[in-house]
Amino acid sequence: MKELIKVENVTTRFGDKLVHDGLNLTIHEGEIYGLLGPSGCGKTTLLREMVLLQDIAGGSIEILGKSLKNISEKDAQSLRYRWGVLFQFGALFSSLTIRENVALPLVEYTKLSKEMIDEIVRFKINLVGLKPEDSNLYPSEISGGMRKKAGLARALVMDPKLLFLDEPTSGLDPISAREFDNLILKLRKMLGLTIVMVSHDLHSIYNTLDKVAIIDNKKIVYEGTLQGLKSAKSDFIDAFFGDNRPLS
Ligand SMILES: Nc1ncnc2c1ncn2[C@@H]1O[C@H](COP(=O)(O)OP(=O)(O)OP(=O)(O)O)[C@@H](O)[C@H]1O
Repeated sequence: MKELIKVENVTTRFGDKLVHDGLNLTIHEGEIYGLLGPSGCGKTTLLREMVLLQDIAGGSIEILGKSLKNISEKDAQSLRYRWGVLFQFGALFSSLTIRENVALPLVEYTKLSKEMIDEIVRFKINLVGLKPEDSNLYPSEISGGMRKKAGLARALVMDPKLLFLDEPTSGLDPISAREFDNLILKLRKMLGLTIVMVSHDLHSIYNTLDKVAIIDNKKIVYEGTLQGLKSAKSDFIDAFFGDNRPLS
């Protein structure tokens, strides 16, 4: 399988504080790949580094064959078109309807006609399981689960190859969370996406992930399948998965 993301020896600092001390991981095409680890270990930071929102102090990150180091603005922009991002607090604009929120990247970055944009937005809103009539509502008029779906529709509107999700099921009730897991699996299959996801939700982790990287004490302490976790040794892994480690 093709390597789409390669993180090599990445270090991250905020002032004096060292957050990542030489991370290495590889994400292949078609995978749903999870970043796990204790609170504050730098999962969101690593995701932000992958989408050019945060600089790294050392090492390298390569995405879709492009190194992010010293990347030109033109290359950066062409990469941004090829990934979709749904961050935990990646709020929708409250003054825009769901339809306008989802349409925004197309309005900003393409020269498509209004009719074409309407068509794409309708398709994406349907794809994530929102009803056509929901698209005229404002974010404050819909539930948290619907807002996540709307955010996902916006992340998918440019037909990305890669999707980055930061704790997509947090704040959802268990039924909506399982619905979201199924949606992620469906989208991977339908759209051939590669998905990188930060999660603390054990159900979601078991339902969706093919592979995980576990960050603890500034390093990757495990990278591999959930089945392989059975023999992995780390305090975080013991505490987080306990006796619920998946059977091989
Ligand atoms: N812009 C910033 N300036 C200073 N410190 C930061 C900044 N962003 C993150 N940090 C610090 O880096 C560390 C990692 O933060 P990050 O949000 O990536 O952790 P996380 O693993 O995603 O945590 P959680 O699971 O709680 O969301 C934390 O100690 C945080 O305080």
